[in-house]
Amino acid sequence: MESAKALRILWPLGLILWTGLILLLGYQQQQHHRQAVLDMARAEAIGSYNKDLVYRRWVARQGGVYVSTSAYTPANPYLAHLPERDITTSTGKPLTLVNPAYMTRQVHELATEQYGNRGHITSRKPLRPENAPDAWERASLEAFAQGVPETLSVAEIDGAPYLRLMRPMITEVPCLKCHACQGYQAGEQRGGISVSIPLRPYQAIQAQLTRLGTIHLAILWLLGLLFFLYFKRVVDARIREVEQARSAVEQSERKYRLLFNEMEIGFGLADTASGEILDCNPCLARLVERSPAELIGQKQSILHPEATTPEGLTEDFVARRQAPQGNILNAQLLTKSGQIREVEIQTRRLELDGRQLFLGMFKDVTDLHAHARQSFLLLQAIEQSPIAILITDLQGVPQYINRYFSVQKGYRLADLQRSDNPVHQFLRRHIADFRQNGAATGIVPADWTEERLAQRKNGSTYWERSSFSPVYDQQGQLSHFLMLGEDISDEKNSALQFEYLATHDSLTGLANRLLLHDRTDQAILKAKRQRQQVFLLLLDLDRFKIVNDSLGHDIGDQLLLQVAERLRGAVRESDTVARLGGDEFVVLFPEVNSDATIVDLAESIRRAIANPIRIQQREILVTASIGLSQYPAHGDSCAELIRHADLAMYRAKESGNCLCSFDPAMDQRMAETLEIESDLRYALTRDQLLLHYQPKVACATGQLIGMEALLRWRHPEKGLISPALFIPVAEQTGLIGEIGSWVLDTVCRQIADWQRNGLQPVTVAINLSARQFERADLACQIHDQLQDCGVAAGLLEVELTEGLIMKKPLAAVQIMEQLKQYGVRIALDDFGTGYSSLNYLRRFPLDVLKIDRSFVDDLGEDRSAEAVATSIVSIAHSLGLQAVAEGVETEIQLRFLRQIGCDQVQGYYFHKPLPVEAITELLARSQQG
Ligand SMILES: Nc1nc2c(ncn2[C@@H]2O[C@@H]3COP(=O)(O)O[C@H]4[C@@H](O)[C@H](n5cnc6c(=O)[nH]c(N)nc65)O[C@@H]4COP(=O)(O)O[C@H]3[C@H]2O)c(=O)[nH]1
Repeated sequence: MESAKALRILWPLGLILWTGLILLLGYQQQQHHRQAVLDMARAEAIGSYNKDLVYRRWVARQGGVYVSTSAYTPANPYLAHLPERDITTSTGKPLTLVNPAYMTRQVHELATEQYGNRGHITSRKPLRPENAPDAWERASLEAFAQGVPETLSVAEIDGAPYLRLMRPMITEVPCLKCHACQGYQAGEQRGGISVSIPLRPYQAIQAQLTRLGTIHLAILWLLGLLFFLYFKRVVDARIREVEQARSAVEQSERKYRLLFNEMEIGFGLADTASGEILDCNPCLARLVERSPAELIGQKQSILHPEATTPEGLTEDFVARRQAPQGNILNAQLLTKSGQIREVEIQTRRLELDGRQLFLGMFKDVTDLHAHARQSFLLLQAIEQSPIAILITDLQGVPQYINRYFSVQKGYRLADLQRSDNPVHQFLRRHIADFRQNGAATGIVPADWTEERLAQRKNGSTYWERSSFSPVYDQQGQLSHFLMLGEDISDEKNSALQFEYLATHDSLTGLANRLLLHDRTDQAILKAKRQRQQVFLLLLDLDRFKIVNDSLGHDIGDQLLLQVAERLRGAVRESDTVARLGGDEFVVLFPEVNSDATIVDLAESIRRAIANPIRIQQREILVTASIGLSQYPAHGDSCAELIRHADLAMYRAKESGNCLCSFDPAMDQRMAETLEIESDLRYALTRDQLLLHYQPKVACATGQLIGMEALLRWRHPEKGLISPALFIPVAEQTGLIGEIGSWVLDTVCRQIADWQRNGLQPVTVAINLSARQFERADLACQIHDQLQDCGVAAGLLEVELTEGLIMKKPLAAVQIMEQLKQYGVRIALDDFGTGYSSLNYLRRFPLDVLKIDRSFVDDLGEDRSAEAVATSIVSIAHSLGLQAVAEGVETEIQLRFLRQIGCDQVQGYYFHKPLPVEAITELLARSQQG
C-alpha cells in the first residue's frame, strides 16, 4: 500500500522527467543537426579551399597561364616586370600572362556569382587593394601567425549567414616567380585563403531535420505520456483497490473490535508456550475487576488462582486445553479484590504467524451456578418437603407432585392425571371455581385455603389444609396453580385437645375458670332475657391443705378427683361443675328458680362430699364450706358472683356453717381485710406490734414452767387485732419475715431483761410461720440472736405445725437438727389435726407435742377426742417427748389431762395471754412462792 502511494506521488515526477528527457533529446538533436550542418558546410568549404589550392598550384607550376587579353583579362600590371607578360600568338592573338592569384580571384568571382560560395585570397601585404583582408580575415591571419592551422566561424555577410573557413597560404617555389620580388621565400606564410559557404541551404536542411526530430520526439513524448497516464490509471486503480481492501479490513477490524469489546462474553488470547495474555476484551477484564491493559502482557496465572504450571495454568486445565478442537472447561478466576468467579471457558487452539495460541471464551457462570445450586436446592426442598406439593395447569390437571404427596396420598402423578381420579376432579372443580371468581371480580385471588377431610388412595381419610395460589410466568401471565396440602390431623386433634385443656381442669376434667366464666356469662344473659335467677356455689374443702401436706400430693389429687366425681353426680347435665384451683370448686345452676331449691341442692352436695372417701386403704373424711351467690341479687357477672360466693364461703368456714349465702356486709369485711393488709406494712415501723405471753403450767402442780409468746397488733383505730387475722395477711405479703425476726428479737431481749432483773427465766415458745421456715439460715439466725442477747438456747422453744414440717420434710429435718444442735427446743403445734406420719415423727428431733385445742375442747364430752388426746400423750411419752395441751378452759379438761399424764397445760383456765408487765409480775410472784 505504501509503495502504491509512493507511485501515486512519483508518477507526475516521472512525467516531468520524461518531458525533460524528451526536451533534452530535442536539444541534443538540434545541436547535433547544427553541428552536422556546420560540418557539412565546413567539408564543402575545405573542398572549395582544396580546389582553389589545386588550381593555384597547377597554375603556379605552369608559371602562369596565358589567356586572351581582354577587358575581362587585361594585362596584369603587377606582372609587368615579367619579360613575357604579353605575347602574341602566331596568329596574332594577344595573350597575357595570368598568375594563380588572378585566376583564383576570377574563379572565386565566378563561383560567387553562380553558387554563392565566396573565396578570397588575402595577404598581410596585398599587392592589390581588393586582396586586403577584412576584419575576420585579419584576425585569422594573426591567428595563423600564432600557429593556428585553420579558423572557422559562422558570420553574416551581406545579411546572410555564412560558414567562413580560412587556412594560411604558404609560399611555394613556383610562387616565387611572381612573388619573389616581394621578398617572399619558399615555405613562408604569405597570407591566407578564406572560403565562405552560404549557410542558408544548410540551415534549411537543419530546420528540416529539426522539424522531423521534433515530430519524432513529440510522438515519443506522447507515447511516454500515454504510458504515464496508463500507468497512473493502473496505479490509481491499484491504490483504490488497496484502499478499498484496507478500508474493508479496517471496517471489519473496527466491527470485530467493537464486537470483541462489546461482547458480553469474555475473550482472551494467550500464547500457549509462555502463557502470556496477548489480548482480551473488556468483558474478561471486568470479570476479574481489571482493565484490559492490566491483563495484556501478564501470565495467565493472574487469572487462575491455583496455577501450577509455568504458564500459570492448572495441570488439569492444561491437559484439557490440549484438545485440538477446544473444549469447555469449568474453571475459577481470581478477581483483583480476591474474589473467586466461576467461569465456563470454551477453548480453541490456534496457530498464528507460527505461534501456538490459545483462545478462551469466558462465560461468567458464578451467578448461574449459584442460581442452579439454589434452583437445585429449591427443587430438593420441594421434593423433600414434609408437605404435599402439587402444581396444576390452568385447567387443574396436575403437572407435578412431590415425593411427600405420593407418600401421603398413595397416588402417582399418572394416577392424578386421569380424569376419573377423585383428586383430579377435586382440583379441576376448585380451580374452575377459583378462576370463575377471579373472572367475576376481575381480580385473581392471591390464594385461598380450606380445611377438609381428604381421602387417600386406600380410602383412609385425614384432615388436610389445602392452600391454592396462582403461579405467574415471567411475563406476569397466570400459568399454573400451586397446591400445598398439609396434614393437619394432629393439629386438629391438638386444637380440640387444646380447647379442652384451655377450658377444663387438667386433674379432674371439670370445667375450668375460663369455661365457667363463659357459661356463667351465657347463663346470666339468658336469665336476663327470661327474668330468671342464676345460682353459683363455691366450695372449699375444709382442711384439705393438711391432707395434701401430710398425706402427699398423690392422695390429695385422688381426693380431689373423687370430690369432682361426687359433685358431677350430684348435679344435672345443664349445671356446670368447675374447679378453680386447689380445693376450690364451683357449681353453676343456671336453671334454678327458688332459694329453697338451691339450699336443697347445696345440702345434697354437702352430703355427697361428706361420705367417707376411700383412698389407698385410708378413709378420709372431708367436709366442705360452701358460699352461695346469685344473679341478679349479688352481681351480674361471673367474676362478681365468684367473688361474692368466695366471701360467703369464708364466712361459712369461719362460722363452722357448711353453707353461707352472700351478704353485702361481707364486702365490708373484705374491705377491712384489705385495709389490714395496707396498715400492716407500717405496723412495725410505727411500733404497733407487741407480744403477749401465755403461761404454760405443769399439769400436775399448776406451777409456771414456761410461756408462749403471742403476737398482738395494737391498731390506732381498730384496737388489738388478733394474729389469726393479720398473720395470714403477713404471710401473703411476705411481711412475716420481718415480723418473725422482730418477735425473735423481742423474746430474746425479754428473757435477757428478766435475767438482768434477777428473775429466773422459763422457756419461752415462739411460733414460726411457713415462710420463716423456708429460710435455710433460720437456725443460724436464731442462734446468732440468742448469742447477741446472751440467752441460753434452752430457754427458747420454737413451735412448728405439722403442715409446715410436712411441706418439705427433709429440709425441715435439717433445720430442726441444726436448732437441736444449738440447744433450742422444738414443739410440734396443733398435733393431731393433720395426718403426720408416725414414721416421720420418729425422725423429727422434737421435744414437745402440743395437743390441738380442738381435741382439748371436747374432752369430757367426746370419747373420740379423749381417745386422740390419750394417744397423743402416749405417743409423746413413748418417743421421749413432753405432751402439752393448749386451750384448757375447764376443770374437767384439766382433770382428764392429768389422768392421762399430760405434762403441761396452757389455757384460759389458768391464764389468758398476758401483756409483758403482767407476765413479768406473774413470773416474779411464782418464783417468790
Ligand atoms: N379459745 C381459747 N383460746 C386460747 C386458749 N388458750 C390459748 N388460746 C389461744 O390459742 C392460740 C394459741 O396459739 P397458736 O395455736 O400457736 O395459734 C396462734 C399462732 O398460730 C398465731 N400466732 C400468734 N403469734 C404468732 C407469732 O408471733 N408468730 C406466728 N408465726 N404466729 C403467731 O396466731 C394464732 C392465734 O393466736 P392467738 O389469737 O393469740 O390465739 C392463741 C391463744 O390466745 C383458751 O383456753 N381458749
